Amino acid sequence: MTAKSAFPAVPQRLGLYPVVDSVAWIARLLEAGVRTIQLRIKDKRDEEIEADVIAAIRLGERFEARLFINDYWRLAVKHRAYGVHLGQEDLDVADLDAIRAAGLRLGLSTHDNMEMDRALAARPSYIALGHVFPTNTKQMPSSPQGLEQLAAHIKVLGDYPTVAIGGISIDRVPAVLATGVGSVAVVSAITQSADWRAATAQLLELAGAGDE
Ligand SMILES: Cc1ncc(COP(=O)(O)OP(=O)(O)O)c(N)n1
Ligand SMILES: Cc1ncsc1CCOP(=O)(O)O
Ligand SMILES: [Mg+2]
Repeated sequence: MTAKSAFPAVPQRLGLYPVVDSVAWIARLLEAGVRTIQLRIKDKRDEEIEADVIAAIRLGERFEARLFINDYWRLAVKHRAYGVHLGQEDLDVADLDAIRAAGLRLGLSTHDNMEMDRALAARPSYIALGHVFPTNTKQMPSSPQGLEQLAAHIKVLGDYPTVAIGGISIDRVPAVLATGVGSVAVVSAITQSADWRAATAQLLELAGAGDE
């Protein structure tokens, strides 16, 4: 896949990509060396999370990290986040032109071929593919795509920046990376770990912090 993104580029390898629900997590993971990260707070009004979005963006800037805001694209644009992550339903309502005009990177979720085609038409900065394995973190309407399907999708996408998500535990990371995907996004592998520092260090060792 050689089509260039219509949004600012991200490195082809985003490396370890924790997806977390608080500024406290953003701060401790950036301190620990993470350089690609997402603030994912669900089901709040913009006014309720604006201060958190601002604080997360500031931290991202301070650590020269790639900080994506999930869902809340208006706040991300208003406060100039590094990027926004959107799902397929978000595509129905989000103003992609406004996100592009503000110079933000865009990541889009996909779960199958049809969604990949729809996402590619928007020419985002990266494509996320999931869920790879069963996950307890989010209720998913579809079945896990598994490693074979993930590898097939990565092959089609060629050098397009890609992110795998869903049920990725530390022991599964080598097999996920073997598909050629540029990044592994994780929630519970870090936030539900008995020792998040050790888990993060191990994940960084395996997946890296992403290309400069
Ligand atoms: C890196 C990454 N990939 C996928 C998702 C899921 O986004 P979405 O489908 O919009 O679902 P919600 O996260 O909004 O529940 C993600 N957040 N990050
Ligand atoms: C937000 C999201 N989107 C697809 S799977 C998922 C949750 C991933 O969480 P975990 O890494 O704990 O399986
Ligand atoms: Mg979403």
